[in-house]
Amino acid sequence: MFIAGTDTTASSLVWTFTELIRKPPLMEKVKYEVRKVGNGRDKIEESDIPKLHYLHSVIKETLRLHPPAPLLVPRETIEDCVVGDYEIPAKTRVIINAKSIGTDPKYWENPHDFQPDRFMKSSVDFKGQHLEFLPFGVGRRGCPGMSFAIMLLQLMVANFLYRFDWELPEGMSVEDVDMEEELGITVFKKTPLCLVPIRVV
Ligand code: HEM
Repeated sequence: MFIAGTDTTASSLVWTFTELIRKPPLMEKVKYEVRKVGNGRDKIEESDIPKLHYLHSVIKETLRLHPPAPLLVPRETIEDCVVGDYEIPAKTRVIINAKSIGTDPKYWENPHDFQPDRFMKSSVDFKGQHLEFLPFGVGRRGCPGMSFAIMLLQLMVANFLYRFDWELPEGMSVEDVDMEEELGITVFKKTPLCLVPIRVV
């Protein structure tokens, strides 16, 4: 429960900022939205989250490209079945590659590009109705922490963007940001992301 709940959320937070720092116009766009909704108050509250549509798309796009548990939890078939062209006997261990599905060009235009806008004009969500997007899995073994994780991620990212501007350390450019992944129970960014916070008064 601790690993399922903490590493996944921490990894998603890091990948969100990794993607945003590499795309300054998108960082500006989400920052603008957050600051407009915050409107000078102390912090972004839970009640503000439903108004942050672009932020929601940013989080979804991060989870599409960097699902922290890309192979979900293994399943075992309880009876013979057919999936597409494959006959799968009972008691077969089945692994679902959610990352591969989330970047399949059959379902996604420019699948490897970070384009949160794709979710602004689409109803595709992670709740299990759209099988092309499964960062939280699906069915009775789907992630029970989904709603909590999404709220937590949105609140963290929103408040980090509300109170700080973020820059790369001096001498480092966007091209230097390493995107290599470290495989484990959860997929993390291999090299730590180092950003400089600049407090907004
Ligand atoms: C961004 C954050 C998170 C992501 C992307 C995520 C993703 C997942 C995925 C893909 C699974 C496997 C689902 C399947 O195979 O269908 C899972 C299982 C699970 N998650 Fe999460 N998770 C996140 C956060 C959390 C949080 C915050 C909690 C708890 C507070 C949590 C608790 C669990 C538990 C207990 C399971 C195992 C469920 C089972 O095997 O029946 N997760 N999660």
